[in-house]
Amino acid sequence: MAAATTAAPTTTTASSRLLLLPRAAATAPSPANHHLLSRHAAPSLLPLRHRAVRAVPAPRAWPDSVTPFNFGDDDEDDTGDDHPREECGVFGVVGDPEASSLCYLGLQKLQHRGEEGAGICAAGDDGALKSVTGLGLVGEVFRDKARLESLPGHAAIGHVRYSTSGANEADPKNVQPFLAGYRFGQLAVAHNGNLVNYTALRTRLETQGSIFNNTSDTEVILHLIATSLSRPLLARICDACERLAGAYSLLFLTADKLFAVRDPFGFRPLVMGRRPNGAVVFASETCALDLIDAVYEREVAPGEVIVVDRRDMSVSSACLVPHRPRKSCVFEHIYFALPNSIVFGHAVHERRTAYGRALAEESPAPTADVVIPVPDSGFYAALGFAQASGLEFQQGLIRSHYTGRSFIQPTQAIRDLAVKLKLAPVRGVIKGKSVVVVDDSIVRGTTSSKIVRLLRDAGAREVHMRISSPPVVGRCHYGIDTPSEGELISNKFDTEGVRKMIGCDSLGFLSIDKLHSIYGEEADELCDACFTRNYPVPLPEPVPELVSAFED
Ligand SMILES: O=P(O)(O)OC[C@H]1O[C@H](OP(=O)(O)OP(=O)(O)O)[C@H](O)[C@@H]1O
Ligand SMILES: NC(=O)CC[C@H](N)C(=O)O
Ligand code: SF4
Ligand SMILES: [Mg+2]
Repeated sequence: MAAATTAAPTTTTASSRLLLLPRAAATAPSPANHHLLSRHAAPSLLPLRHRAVRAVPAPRAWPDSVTPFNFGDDDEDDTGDDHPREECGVFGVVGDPEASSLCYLGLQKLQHRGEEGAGICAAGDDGALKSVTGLGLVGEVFRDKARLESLPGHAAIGHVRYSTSGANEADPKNVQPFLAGYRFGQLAVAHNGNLVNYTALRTRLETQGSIFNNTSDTEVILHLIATSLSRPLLARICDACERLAGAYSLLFLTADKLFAVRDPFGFRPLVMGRRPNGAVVFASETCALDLIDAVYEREVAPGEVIVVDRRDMSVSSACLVPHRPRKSCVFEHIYFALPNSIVFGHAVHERRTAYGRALAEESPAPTADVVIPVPDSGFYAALGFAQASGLEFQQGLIRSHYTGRSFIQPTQAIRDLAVKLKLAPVRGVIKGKSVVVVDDSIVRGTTSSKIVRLLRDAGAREVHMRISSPPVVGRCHYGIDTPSEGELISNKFDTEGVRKMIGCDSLGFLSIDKLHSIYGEEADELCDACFTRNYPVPLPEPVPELVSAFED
């Protein structure tokens, strides 16, 4: 099974209050500003278990910050109380009586983005937020239809998770959306991405008295909002986001509003669409919009907050923090997103086909008889390779769709078995042939070495491996759970060394220059740190241990 455990879902309820919002234009990032901010190797983030014995050197008050937009005079009532109306995937709907059911369907479409846990939080028409979260796949968490039925209302947000921070699939407390009650009512959050300054933020918050319920980086966002002195909620969200470093595509839900937020670099995707009945929909990928007949309107721009008020369905936009050079994750195009999605303004299948064509130019396989893809994510690159090289394209490996993505399985033992369970050779296509097998990436090398063995066992005369991305040498700190640098096979060996380890007759990667050439001027707008170690957001230094940390 893709997700090993399914625990009883957790249900949360409480009451909340209301805000009103101004309209402001979000400015598109200026291409002229695109540049790399830093270039250095990544230190590892502190393991969470060490956090208990670490403290920041001298806790001090944060300076007041100024958010770069103006509030209208109808932002918040004068009582100080909001009225009760308020490499993961996120999904949100506002203005549809079946919001939680649409969320359920949208999350099913985003299931490839996270298989460890899923949840939905809905805003009931009585102003109360309620959430159901649980370990496992979306269909497992909501197998009992009473769980969805317990989430009525016209607005909902949902999340599918695989962990990049905190405990892995075993901890149900880390499954989102998180729903919290604070002095202004209820607030739920769903987060795709990873915060690189989580440890420092959490240590500081704990030093100031915050109590945490789980070990996910996302929880600090709620604390930063709760402890912000700004008003209204939009300003508190902006306050909080100014303190975050790293990747975040966020959906917030209150009794009356849904806020969609994207970090200033735009690492993770987030799009907006609309259903024929006017409901506004947000999703990590457009494939989830298509399913529920929502028409794709646009991306949430990097550094933008879009606010939808479900009382009048007004849509407002504000600039979250000053724009940075855009750095969208190229790995979304290479592997993570579904090929039928539009991500960062590009059709994913079209990008992958272009990688395959470029790969055929750069690393042809002149002695080959047939090109076969490693399903599913290698499909379009293999097609492009076959088109450009004039070779026959065949389905030589059959994928079982009853297994999950091996890359995001948490342990090596399970990953090994998952590959074997997942792929089976078609002997008639392979036997006696010189085969070019095209995959999107090599990370640990688990998949490729097993595939080469499978193909040889099935009678392949020669096996030529072609990879439609450069060698992965850097760990991702922005929301994709790539392993530590020591586990990356291309960190241990050069291409010839990797070829020997995998056991193929030849091996070719798409070079970083060729990858950039596919994007032209847009290449500067991509994060490619896992291939180059050019990390757009520098990683914080480890927090030094203090004697005072041991006092308790
Ligand atoms: O070198 P490795 O550590 O084995 O990881 C790389 C493999 O993992 C991914 O596939 P995955 O099986 O996760 O998903 P997919 O079926 O969607 O391609 C990727 O497409 C490679 O095939
Ligand atoms: N892959 C992700 O986007 C994970 C989101 C969040 N950092 C978590 O660990 O739950
Ligand atoms: S490091 Fe790699 S996986 Fe992470 S955001 Fe950058 S390109 Fe994407
Ligand atoms: Mg794969």
